[in-house]
Amino acid sequence: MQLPREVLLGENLKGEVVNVAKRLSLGERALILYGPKTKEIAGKDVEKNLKEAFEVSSLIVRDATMGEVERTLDKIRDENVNWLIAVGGGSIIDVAKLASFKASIPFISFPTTASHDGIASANASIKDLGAKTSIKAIPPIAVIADVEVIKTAPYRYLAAGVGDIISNFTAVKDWQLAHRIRGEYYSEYAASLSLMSAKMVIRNADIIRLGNEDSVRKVIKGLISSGVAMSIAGSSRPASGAEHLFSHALDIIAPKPALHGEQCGVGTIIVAYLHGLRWEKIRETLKKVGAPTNAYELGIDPEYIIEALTIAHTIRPERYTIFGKDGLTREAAEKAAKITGVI
Ligand SMILES: NC(=O)C1=CN([C@@H]2O[C@H](COP(=O)(O)OP(=O)(O)OC[C@H]3O[C@@H](n4cnc5c(N)ncnc54)[C@H](OP(=O)(O)O)[C@@H]3O)[C@@H](O)[C@H]2O)C=CC1
Ligand SMILES: O=C(CO)COP(=O)(O)O
Ligand SMILES: [Zn+2]
Repeated sequence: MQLPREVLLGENLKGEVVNVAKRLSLGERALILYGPKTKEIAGKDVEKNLKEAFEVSSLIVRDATMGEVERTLDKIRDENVNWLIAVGGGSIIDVAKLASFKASIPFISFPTTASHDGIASANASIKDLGAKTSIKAIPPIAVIADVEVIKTAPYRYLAAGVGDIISNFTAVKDWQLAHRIRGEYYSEYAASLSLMSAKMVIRNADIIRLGNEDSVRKVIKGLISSGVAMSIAGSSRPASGAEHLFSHALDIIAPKPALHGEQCGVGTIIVAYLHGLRWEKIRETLKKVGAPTNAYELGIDPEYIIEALTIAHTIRPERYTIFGKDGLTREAAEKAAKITGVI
């Protein structure tokens, strides 16, 4: 199991990157990855600080695709880069994660949102030939979570982070099912850590909904623990089950998908119902933090919700979940979505 060597959570950390990179002896030549927005939000400042101590080149990454990973790898080879830093959301961090793994160089994760639990995990979710695949890579050598930066993101992103964490309840249930039915490897320790994060967001929903610095700290800690649980498991199993397959299906078929964590949160309500869990408690927490709990709030037509539920089992057939081998019938999908108030 590999884990980050340093995790910093605090304020004004855009300059601290230099000290971390020096402490960890990462080397002379750095490559900074950011998106068009995150360049302005924090990327430019981090780059400026780094340039005082390192040779730095930069790359704008637009989405988490194999093409973007290849483009990053070309830059790493052309410029003899020693280490990477990703300043952005889950997509940018995943591209850095896979590119640094393929190039055998370290990377630093500098999240600009608290919307996903890929911040510290060792697996990268990359789109290849349509669907998202989960690829084993390396965790960041350091995580630098600057609350000042993350706080600037619209509140919607923080609520999405809650959705991504709460999905651990159903992900662990699916994992246990696969362990019993398919004899799949199961780690009780990873599962417990993952569940701990999910319980924590339920307990702290009132604090989180305030959207202040304390809220950001609570959610970030949950996201990091969830990522560590995935690293311990050696796969995304503790944090990605049927609810994630539902979200990946929506990403393929919905004309305008919502945020990953928002879709996973709604998926968790439905999948908790299918598992016979207390889905009302999941919905209540999501409502409390202001995350979407239905198709209307996701901005997705109910027809796509039903279709996503019926095709989700085809996305990663090797990942056994409550959807089983054959998936939900249209009638079952419609019934589950109606009973839980999603459509
Ligand atoms: N590997 C793993 O373990 C995990 C991976 N994931 C993956 O992460 C991705 C989801 O991440 P998520 O962060 O939700 O989405 P994205 O990384 O796709 O980012 C969504 C948008 O938010 C913008 N953004 C980022 N930071 C800010 C900010 N501070 N203020 C305003 N806008 C901002 C981005 O800007 P810009 O255009 O500049 O990039 C982008 O346009 C999915 O691909 C998912 O599969 C999710 C969980 C776990
Ligand atoms: O999003 C994840 C955990 O929150 C993990 O990603 P995958 O669903 O791509 O495995
Ligand atoms: Zn997720």
